[in-house]
Amino acid sequence: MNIRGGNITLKGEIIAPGDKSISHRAIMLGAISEGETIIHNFLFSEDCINTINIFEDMGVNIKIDNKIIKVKGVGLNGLKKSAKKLYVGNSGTTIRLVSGILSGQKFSTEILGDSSINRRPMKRIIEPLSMMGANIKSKDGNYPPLKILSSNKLNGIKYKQNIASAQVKSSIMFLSLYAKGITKIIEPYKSRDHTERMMKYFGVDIVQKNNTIIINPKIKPLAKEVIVPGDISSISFFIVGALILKDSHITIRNVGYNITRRGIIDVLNTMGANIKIFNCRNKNNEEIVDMEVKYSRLNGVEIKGEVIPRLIDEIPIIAVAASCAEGKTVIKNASELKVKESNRIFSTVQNLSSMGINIEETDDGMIINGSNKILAASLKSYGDHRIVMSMIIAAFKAKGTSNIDDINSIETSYPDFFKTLNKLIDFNEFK
Ligand SMILES: O=C(O)C1=C[C@@H](OP(=O)(O)O)[C@@H](O)[C@H](O)C1
Ligand SMILES: C=C(OP(=O)(O)O)C(=O)O
Repeated sequence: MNIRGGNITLKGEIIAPGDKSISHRAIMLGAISEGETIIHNFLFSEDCINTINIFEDMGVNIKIDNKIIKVKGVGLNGLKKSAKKLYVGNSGTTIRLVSGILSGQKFSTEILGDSSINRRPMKRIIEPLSMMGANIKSKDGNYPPLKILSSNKLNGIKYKQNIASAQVKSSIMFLSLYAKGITKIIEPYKSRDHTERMMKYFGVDIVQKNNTIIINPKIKPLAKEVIVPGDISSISFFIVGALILKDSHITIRNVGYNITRRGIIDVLNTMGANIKIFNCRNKNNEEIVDMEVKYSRLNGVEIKGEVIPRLIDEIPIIAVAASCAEGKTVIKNASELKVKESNRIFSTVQNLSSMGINIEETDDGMIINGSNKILAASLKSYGDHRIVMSMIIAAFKAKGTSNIDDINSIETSYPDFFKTLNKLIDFNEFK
């Protein structure tokens, strides 16, 4: 795709699409609950559709009527062995969380995904799930496909995670519902806590205190009505776009504002962003807000430590903001980015340096020397949706015509990206 940048202003009002993490969890928890779970504002992206397919393959009745999903929960022990292997596509969240559920079943399953999934580490879930009694075979002890064999003795554990990963935490939490006794999980830093909030909402006995989660499996999850908040990760492309593109002024409605997800707003505020938050409300244990974002002069910043898991998926687009800021931005403690859909440190640095930005890859992050000069370039997708959308915004800022080799991966998390963009500009004018 070609993009003619350099003269673009974003103006208007948009609505955030349903949150990907919460959409996955609503299907998973709905499937193993007692009763019918109704889901509004579900994200119909490739990743979340794969989660639906997997539970249908295991005999769960999932009806979609006018974009509202009805999941007929089968209870903890009502899933059936699938006739075929379970396919997660590109979704790390699906394979890791569903593995927790599958480890609790009385049947064996094989679960696999696309070539990118086959490069993503699974030892991080295999280790704690095995400590609980699960029996999982993998390629080289770390990679999919995973064979999850039935196990008849599952126990709760006390587990101290060495990485702050919501996927690892949630995988353990799902299996804890099948285990005997209490499970206690301690995180180094707090990662997104949607599983905790949703399980609590579904009635599970779960206590969250600082970075510790304690689950007592004695109360089974009961079906609920879930209204999925908007995805702050998806909307972050438009937030940064409005901040760096001259004279922009946008309003975004229905943005999920869970504290474990809004690290990007904290960082952008420190950089000097003009972002106004209003209409704060709460739906099924999750905060939702509206926001107004205006073109701003940004300054460089240091990003490290506890905020990293709270903005992990936003680092490529934050790097675009930092490229247009004044001064130096240093991003540390972000080596998790190396094991996402692409090595996001490498793919971000490669693309932005081809745009003339003075940017350097480090062991666990990057150093960006911001400048007002960002040049049109030939950009690579690396098959990674977050990289593609970040680079589209960078190309808007650059004078001249940039090219992005492949935009298909956008379907993974934000199928309506261009539709939403067209509410802010007439994109045809700039293609
Ligand atoms: O639990 C989730 O829904 C997610 C957790 C994060 O992954 P990690 O747990 O691997 O950090 C994040 O990068 C991913 O996009 C979604
Ligand atoms: C890393 C991501 O997702 P997943 O781990 O589910 O593939 C993402 O959406 O940026």
